[in-house]
Amino acid sequence: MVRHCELCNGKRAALVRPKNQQQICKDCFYTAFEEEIHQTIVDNKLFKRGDRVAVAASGGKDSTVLAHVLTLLNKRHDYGLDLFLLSIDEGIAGYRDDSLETVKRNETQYGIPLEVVSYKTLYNWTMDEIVKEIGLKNNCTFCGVFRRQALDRGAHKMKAVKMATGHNADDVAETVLLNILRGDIARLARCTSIITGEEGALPRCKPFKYTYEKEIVMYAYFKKLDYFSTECTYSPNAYRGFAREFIKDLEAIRPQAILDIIRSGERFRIDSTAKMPEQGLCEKCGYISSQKWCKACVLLDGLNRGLPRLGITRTRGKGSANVVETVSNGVEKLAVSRDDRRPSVSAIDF
Ligand SMILES: Nc1ncnc2c1ncn2[C@@H]1O[C@H](COP(=O)(O)OP(=O)(O)OP(=O)(O)O)[C@@H](O)[C@H]1O
Repeated sequence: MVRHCELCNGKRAALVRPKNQQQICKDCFYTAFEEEIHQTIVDNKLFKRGDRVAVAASGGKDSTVLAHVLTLLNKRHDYGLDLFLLSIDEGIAGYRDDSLETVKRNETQYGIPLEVVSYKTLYNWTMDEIVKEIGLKNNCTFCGVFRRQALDRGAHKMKAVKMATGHNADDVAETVLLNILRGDIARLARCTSIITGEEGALPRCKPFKYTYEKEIVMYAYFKKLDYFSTECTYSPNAYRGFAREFIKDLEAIRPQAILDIIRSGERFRIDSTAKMPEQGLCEKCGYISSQKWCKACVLLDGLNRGLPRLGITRTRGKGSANVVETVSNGVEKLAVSRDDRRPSVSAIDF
């Protein structure tokens, strides 16, 4: 028996919508997908007319669909946005160089300019060089911290007033869970915000905050978008991977679970007596930081001194003046080296 689309009742149903199990045709899926994102943008006032917006583009499925949908909605609803693609080249041979080729093609396909900023230029280290120093275990910490700052620096350089990233509902739910598992109250408080960084750094927004990863993949597939699907060559963050698998398992039983975790995260009320980090500026590079030195400077200093583990070590050592101990300020666990009291935290953030 031919099933008709539950929305238009005319065309043949071509897919089951992962979010709500509706059987619908491709055209109704495209419309629902795009207009839900439009609604998220409007309801949350993500952009203002005339905003110059950096679309953080890795060449992967999420940011490719983001670039496609933002370009389309900007025209369809006349947002009046000045969009451009911003890519960070982490220096990972056989991975990022290939995905950057995809972004270069997207530049032509979507007709918006591309700016590429590299770790090598900013930090004088590529991820390939960092992995040679640190090994495969903690490299994601370096990459995440450096990328976050590199995106900000690239966006500032290009005079953007906002950045949009491809973080989706699965990513947000996963981060809520991780911050609970780590007891990271400060990050738990802000990880569900659809716009972050308004207090100093460049505001970042997540137009896909309520968009399911499965739907993004489906959209990219049916629309035949040009994206890069290979996983990073270096070892994935195992703890995050576990949370990801857990969420996928929950979704398989009850798709609504993803949105429910996000809503739970949104509704947490943080005890007003809990000590929160105070925002200031890094004494070394001037970048926004809640500590004396920003995380990127702490990590970079360790690399440049031939002590790459300095900024990521969390366990108490013995004896030497440079030993690292773990202390707690009640909010985040800080690894502080005894000689210079420079803290570092591991990032569970966007
Ligand atoms: N190298 C990069 N250059 C620019 N933006 C990036 C880069 N890496 C990640 N991002 C931004 O951060 C978002 C989340 O990145 P993450 O590494 O979690 O990848 P992802 O969920 O696989 O996303 P994507 O499919 O877009 O790669 C991306 O959607 C993109 O907006």
